[in-house]
Amino acid sequence: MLQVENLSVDFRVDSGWIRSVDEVSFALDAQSTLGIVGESGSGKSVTALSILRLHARRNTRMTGRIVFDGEDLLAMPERRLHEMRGRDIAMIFQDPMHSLNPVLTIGDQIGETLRIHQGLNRAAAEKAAAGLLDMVRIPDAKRRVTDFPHQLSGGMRQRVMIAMAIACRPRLLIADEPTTALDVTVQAQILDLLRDLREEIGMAVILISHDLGLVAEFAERVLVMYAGELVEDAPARNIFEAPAHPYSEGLLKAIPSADVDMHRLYAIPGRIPDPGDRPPGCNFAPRCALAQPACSATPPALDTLAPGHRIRCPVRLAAREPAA
Ligand SMILES: Nc1ncnc2c1ncn2[C@@H]1O[C@H](COP(=O)(O)OP(=O)(O)OP(=O)(O)O)[C@@H](O)[C@H]1O
Repeated sequence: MLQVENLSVDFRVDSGWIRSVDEVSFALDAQSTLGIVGESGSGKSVTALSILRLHARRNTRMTGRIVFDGEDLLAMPERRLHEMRGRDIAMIFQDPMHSLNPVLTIGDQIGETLRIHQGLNRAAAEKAAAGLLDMVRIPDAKRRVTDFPHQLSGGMRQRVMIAMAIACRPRLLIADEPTTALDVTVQAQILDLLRDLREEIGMAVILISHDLGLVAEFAERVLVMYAGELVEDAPARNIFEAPAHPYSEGLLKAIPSADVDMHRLYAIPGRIPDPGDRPPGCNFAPRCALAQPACSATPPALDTLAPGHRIRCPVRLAAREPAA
């Protein structure tokens, strides 16, 4: 359903252009789940925003192709893409308070989406809004449609955002850190809800998070990004049980668990390089325990480790089992 081919995104900054996302390619089947994980600054959000072409046009250069149902979203006229946003592809973000209008009731806000995309009149839109609140399991939905955003908890506000996102039954929902601002119990409830809605609506979901544990539990396939590049693309089970890229290994080790002393949590040493200050060879080499001299000399390519499993690490690729 979605094919991202060699997507690169450059932003104009004071010193010139910087590359934020570098030649990223991946594919997503209809009704499937994909997770994108990486530390802050790895390029996850920029990749996701590119799918809906939500970057400010004046300061952004995008190359490659993003093919959705056979059409290249990057080449499509703005008007056509505008129709597709929210209807075919919807997105939710980390902070629902900033995405909701504080002076409109939640019923009005959900209703507006329905009026725009489905041409419903006010009464029909209000009725449908209550139905959607029900669908995202907001108790007492009929009464809640007249609430303003500040009358709801953070978790409930995120449910409202999800209700707006699914109003037109999109084929793809992109959720960018949808639970980061919520406490752990509410996080789990929201992910459960996304899982159920995916089945009910039959949509595909891309979940973006810095939390590998969360992403690997939710998604069938996981992309690990580092410094604007894809460094591993594998079924979630592989990433969780036997990650192949040293960076993915580090992310996995850094997941807090109940039996680990919080004062001795593992953190990958060093920090992610800024886009304008990347090393000449492998971006991860300065932080990598496996790095060899060649790693700092030549940028490694993303290559197949096993069927359906790609990594960008020549050291690990060299150690792979020879094909039978
Ligand atoms: N509009 C912009 N102009 C210039 N640089 C940008 C812009 N948007 C993002 N960047 C840079 O691109 C890189 C990738 O950012 P991105 O937001 O995709 O990271 P991320 O992995 O989603 O991290 P986070 O979880 O913090 O959002 C960062 O170095 C960021 O500073």
